[in-house]
Amino acid sequence: MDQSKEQRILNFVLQNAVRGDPQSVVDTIDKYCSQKEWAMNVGDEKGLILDKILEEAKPSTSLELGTYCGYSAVRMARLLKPSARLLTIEFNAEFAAIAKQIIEFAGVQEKVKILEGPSEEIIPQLKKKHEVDTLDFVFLDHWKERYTPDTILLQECGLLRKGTVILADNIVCPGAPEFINYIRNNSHFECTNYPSHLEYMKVKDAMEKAVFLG
Ligand SMILES: Nc1ncc2ncn(CCCCCNC(=O)c3cc(-c4ccc(F)cc4)cc(O)c3O)c2n1
Ligand SMILES: [Mg+2]
Repeated sequence: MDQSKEQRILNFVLQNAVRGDPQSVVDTIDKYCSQKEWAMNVGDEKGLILDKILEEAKPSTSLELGTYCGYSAVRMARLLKPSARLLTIEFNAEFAAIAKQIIEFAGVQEKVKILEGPSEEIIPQLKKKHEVDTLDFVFLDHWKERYTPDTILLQECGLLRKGTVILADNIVCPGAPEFINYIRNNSHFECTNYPSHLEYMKVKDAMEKAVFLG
């Protein structure tokens, strides 16, 4: 059975990145996906926006929806303080297995926990099963039609607190128009748009930051 693209990305990381060096893992994935095969990692350009917003937030507890190969999980974990934790939800078992190996190779496995399953099932389990109090930072990068229902679900589950930062990828491409309409017209959120480009392409994209006001 021939390999998947995600398996090829993993192999390229294992053969070219430096074990225990998250920056080298990030750079190696960006190199593969810009020169060999496109893949839906947040990438280097939007990754710098993610870095800046994450560093400003200094989160203790972060949640990512849509792990994929673990690129953004490694990217975020490399900036977290030692005691901080990142929970990342992925429902594709093959992707979760690839991400686990990439996260371990990068040496950030102590800070990152991969939760396998659909976000709508796992979010309601975060408090009791995963000992989460409230979230300081949320990165939305899963199904674009789930951005709004999952933001509402996070609120209903009491997982947002005054100042929680939500950052959403792909506002322009593939687009999340329903989420933008919802979040910008919701007085409980303060929104900021960050124009950028689709990972590894000249196509326009953007990220949206929404701070929960309580
Ligand atoms: N509910 C739930 N819970 C948990 C989950 N875990 C995974 N999923 C499903 C997520 C499936 C992947 C989501 N990501 C994207 O679709 C995506 C696409 C593009 C893109 C593609 C083609 C183009 F031509 C242009 C742009 C670029 C991006 O940066 C993207 O992030 C879940 N769902
Ligand atoms: Mg994305």
